[in-house]
Amino acid sequence: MPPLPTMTHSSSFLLPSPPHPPADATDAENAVSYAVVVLNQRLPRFAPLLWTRAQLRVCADGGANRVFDGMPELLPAEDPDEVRLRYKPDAIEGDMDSVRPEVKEYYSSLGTQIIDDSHDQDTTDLNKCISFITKNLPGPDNSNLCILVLGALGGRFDHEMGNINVLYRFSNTRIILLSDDSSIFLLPRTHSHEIRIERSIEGPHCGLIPMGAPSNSSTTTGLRWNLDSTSMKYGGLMSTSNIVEDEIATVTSDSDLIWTISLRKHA
Ligand SMILES: Nc1ncnc2c1ncn2[C@@H]1O[C@H](COP(=O)(O)OP(=O)(O)OP(=O)(O)O)[C@@H](O)[C@H]1O
Ligand SMILES: Cc1ncc(C[n+]2csc(CCO)c2C)c(N)n1
Repeated sequence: MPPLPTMTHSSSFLLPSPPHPPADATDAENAVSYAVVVLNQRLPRFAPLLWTRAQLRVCADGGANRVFDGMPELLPAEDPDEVRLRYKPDAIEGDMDSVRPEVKEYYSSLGTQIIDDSHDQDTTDLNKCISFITKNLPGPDNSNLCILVLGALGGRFDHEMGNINVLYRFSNTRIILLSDDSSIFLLPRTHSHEIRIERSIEGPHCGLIPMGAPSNSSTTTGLRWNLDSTSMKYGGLMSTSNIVEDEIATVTSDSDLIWTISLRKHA
């Protein structure tokens, strides 16, 4: 069997000062671009930073209320009206049963695209947002795109599971679910994975979870409790409460795995 291609992962988008710009043309071509999706949950403290770094900002239905109310709360030293004008979503997408009418009117009058998909009651608002983003990309492919989903964890459990299911439904798109406490993404079995650990903002707690299907063989390096062709399944072993030891963690598996790492509170 030929070796699996390597996929690299980094949370450098959470660093207070962004990483250095790409050094040459090849790097520039490979540079990651970010889209932000805001869900209907308390905004994480780093929401203004990620919003500013993103090329595209989409609110999932009631997520627009969170931007309207929450951005001025996170930036109390500034005039709330100026903050609202500056943090204007490109689109509000969903079934529109949670966004307040005055919030919808406010952003609509500023030019935000409002997409009412209320006819579809079989997919979540987050699912609708990811479809919208992948269909409206300026470039020909989405290999350099990373979608950051704010407020995806730590709320209603059915919503959390729906949000994780989106990682599996769009397994060819890089999507990172974020809350104040954790970051989660999918490691497709088609690749071996190199995860760069940004120690100033994340860790040490981490986990590898075979959410979609059991794994017969997973192997890691860089963790305190590494797996060595180890099997994992619900009811058997699962790598929760692990600790990152090295700057880079590597993972290969015969099954798609969910990677999760804690975010530091005072980064
Ligand atoms: N408590 C929560 N925990 C995690 N994610 C959430 C939570 N609430 C909302 N979300 C996310 O935000 C998106 C938009 O939320 P919103 O409340 O507008 O959805 P909704 O379709 O009205 O949900 P429902 O009708 O099930 O309450 C959801 O699709 C979900 O991804
Ligand atoms: C089997 C099944 N279970 C639940 C729903 C309900 N549902 C799932 S996503 C969604 C939209 C939420 O904005 C709704 C209402 C369904 N359609 N089918």
